[in-house]
Amino acid sequence: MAILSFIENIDLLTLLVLVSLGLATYVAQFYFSYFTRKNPLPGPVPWPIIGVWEDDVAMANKFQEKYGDIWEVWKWSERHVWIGRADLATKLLNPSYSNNNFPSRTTKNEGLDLMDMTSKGVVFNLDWDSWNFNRKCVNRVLNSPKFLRQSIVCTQNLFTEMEKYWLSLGLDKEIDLAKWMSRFMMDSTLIMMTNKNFYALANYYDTFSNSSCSNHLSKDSERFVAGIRTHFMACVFFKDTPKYQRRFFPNLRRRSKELLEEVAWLNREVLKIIRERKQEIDRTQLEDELSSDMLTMLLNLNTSRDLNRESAAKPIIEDDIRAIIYDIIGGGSDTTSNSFCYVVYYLSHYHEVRKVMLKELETVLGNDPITYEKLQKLHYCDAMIKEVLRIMPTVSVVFRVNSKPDEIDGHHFESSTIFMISLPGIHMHNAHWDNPQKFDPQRFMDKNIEGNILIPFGGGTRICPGKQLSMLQIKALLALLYSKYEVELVDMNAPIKYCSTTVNHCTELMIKIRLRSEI
Ligand code: HEM
Repeated sequence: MAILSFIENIDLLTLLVLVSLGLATYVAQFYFSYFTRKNPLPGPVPWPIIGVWEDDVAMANKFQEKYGDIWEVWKWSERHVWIGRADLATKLLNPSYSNNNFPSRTTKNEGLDLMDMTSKGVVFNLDWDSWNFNRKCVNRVLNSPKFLRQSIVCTQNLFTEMEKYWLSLGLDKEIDLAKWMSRFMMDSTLIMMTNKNFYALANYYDTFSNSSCSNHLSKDSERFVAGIRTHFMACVFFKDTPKYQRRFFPNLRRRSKELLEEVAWLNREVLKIIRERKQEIDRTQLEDELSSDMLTMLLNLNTSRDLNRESAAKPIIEDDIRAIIYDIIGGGSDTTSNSFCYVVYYLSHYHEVRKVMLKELETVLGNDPITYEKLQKLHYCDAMIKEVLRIMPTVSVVFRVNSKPDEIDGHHFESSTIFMISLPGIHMHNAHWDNPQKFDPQRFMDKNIEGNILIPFGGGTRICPGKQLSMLQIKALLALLYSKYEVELVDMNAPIKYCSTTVNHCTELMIKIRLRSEI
């Protein structure tokens, strides 16, 4: 009662004094805890509640220069430990399954739980045994020569389709390669995954052309592709937006609801595709060959059709397949399309490198069709792509979380510490590279690179399972584009345009192409 009557009789000035006192106490307590925290590392001093406001991926190089190769950044109330030198990342990139203290890339996350991502699939799966089983299945399919061969055929077919659109728009037109490649890789990944075309390229072409080439195609495909993009946005939103903000800020509450509805719709659509394919497989005779798309291959693993079946292993369940579909589309489409754009950008600026690459394409491929075996012989292309991904890594940070307390470089870390490995930090470190700023593919020719000094695909147990596939796809695209066309940037003086986040998105790459035969 006394408190109530005090509140009723309070005047504005007293209220302001009390609020200010409350805030001052909170801030004093916050900084007291911060400056007396256990096992401190150097790093920018955080603001109360929000932590460090700057985008830490964009700031990583600046922070590394200022604070050294291991530093900490606070986001909201979460501590992120950043690492920018390969030897400090050794434990984090441990290749062992059985003895690994850094098994996952996120802490327990209520937002990702809501999306049903933390116990399914691979990318956000926190259940180590479930991840291990799913990961073995993904590795078996993605690295099988049958699947890789099919992926090259798919790349060739889609390139022919894209070329047809470019020719119809006219070769005098400027092409925004970033936008075309984003649609190209979306189509390519969905076809390789499901053996179904969702016409992202055709729909993009329609935005330029009066003669709608896809008006006979189902609008459902457009909705599906949009749904996939929304799913990725939802992952980022639910992973990074704390629960209380999603509950109490009306706009965030509305956004959560919309995203969850869209994700539920997409889940139903994807499950429909999985079930239809399962029925098709059941209707096919055992001796008849099935298609080499990832969905069919995943559904067949550890069944009576699987010749390499491990005796005790069970088939993979449909909810895990659904999550893997998202993981593969999310992990495989934008990464490869952006990487290809960065390769084209560097080739346009380094004419000597382009000349050596063209020579290699001519010698190894000649006028023959592109094959899996021949693409593996493109050693200079391989070195050149590695050098582009060293200087311009498409993924700029790799995450890890420790399951037990651990020590790195004499610093103690409690369990569930979030570690961020800075790829630009390692790729440009003077301790690992001679003249790191120099673009020089030769540094990878006939040389083994040891330690984790080149990690565009991450490392250890959770290394990217699509590494082989994406290198083959980029080489196939280089062969298809450069053997027929001369490629030029529209503005040679413009710096590369990209938006720096965990994945560096190429926002625009304007090129002009001319037929080599007409030069
Ligand atoms: C140039 C293209 C690509 C780049 C630069 C790239 C890069 C990466 C990186 C840095 C990681 C994190 C690895 C780690 O934590 O150590 C990763 C994970 C992953 N990538 Fe890729 N990737 C590419 C292409 C692909 C493709 C084509 C696919 C699939 C078709 C794919 C599927 C995945 C998956 C599923 C994971 C999660 C693996 C796990 O958690 O076990 N990626 N990728």
